[in-house]
Amino acid sequence: MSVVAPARPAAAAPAPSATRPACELIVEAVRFSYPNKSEALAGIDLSLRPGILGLLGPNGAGKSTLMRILATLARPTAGRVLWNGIDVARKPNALRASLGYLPQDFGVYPALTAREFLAYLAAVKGLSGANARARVECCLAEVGLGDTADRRLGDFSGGMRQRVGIAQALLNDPQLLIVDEPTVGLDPEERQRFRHLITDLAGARMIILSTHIVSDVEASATALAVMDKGRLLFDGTPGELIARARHCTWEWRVAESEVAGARAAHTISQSSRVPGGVLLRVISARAPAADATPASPDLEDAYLWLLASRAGH
Ligand SMILES: Nc1ncnc2c1ncn2[C@@H]1O[C@H](COP(=O)(O)OP(=O)(O)OP(=O)(O)O)[C@@H](O)[C@H]1O
Repeated sequence: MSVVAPARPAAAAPAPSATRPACELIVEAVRFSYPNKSEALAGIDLSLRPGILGLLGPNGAGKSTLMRILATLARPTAGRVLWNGIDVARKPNALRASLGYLPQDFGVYPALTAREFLAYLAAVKGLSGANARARVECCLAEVGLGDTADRRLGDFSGGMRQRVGIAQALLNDPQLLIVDEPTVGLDPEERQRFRHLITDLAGARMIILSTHIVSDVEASATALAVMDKGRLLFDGTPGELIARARHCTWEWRVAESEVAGARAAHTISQSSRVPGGVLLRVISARAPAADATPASPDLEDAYLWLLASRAGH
């Protein structure tokens, strides 16, 4: 596994601040094509302020491509990104000095301890001396690894390694924290712990968390953007997305032998065994059957409804 070198800030990172200036990230008509001509982003507009943005979308939606552009690792083919009014393509250092990034393929040196690894990355980021040591200790504590900091990373669980990934992203006390698919491969308990950590870190920061798992952002996101095939399908609050899916969620009890047919004919968000059959949650503009009853949508239902509407179901 390789270590992804974080973007080096223009100058030494700022001292941690209790009060931060307001920050704003604007994404304007951003398009991106890979050299093989595949268009990964087909015109994205977003306006972000402090809080947690949940960036949802199925595999291949373009989330990682957008994250890499926001992390200044790729330039848009067209359109622009403005950080506090400054065009990031022209002056990337303004954003880099305020940026923490946990990429999807974050790797660690297994032979190093967490403390050694963070000290190494602090040096890569331009921190030195007492400031670097203080930031390493502060970040270890922030992610709950203070007691295990002298254990080798090779002995860490997946969840602990992801927390090291967050710690390295926090070294320069960033205003913008970008976290790409952080819960892939984590067990349910680690996943839950990681979600709490992200919530705790928000404060005055701007956090962008990309995922294809709705429950990763359900409890924490203050804003939600849903992407599919390089386009933005939704930009608003979780509550607004749920409201859009009102009247489109149904509970329908079927016999076990009917489940396969129901799945083929409808979008099913959940199923559970109940006495005498299986209770399905069906996402549909119309009742799937006369005996189906309306249900209140949750975020998972609303997300599936959005993707299904897009597909013309
Ligand atoms: N290096 C690359 N070269 C060519 N095409 C690419 C490359 N990386 C991604 N793509 C394509 O760009 C599109 C968007 O991919 P991207 O990885 O940004 O999506 P994603 O939403 O992050 O999905 P995933 O969760 O699977 O990573 C996909 O069609 C993908 O195949």
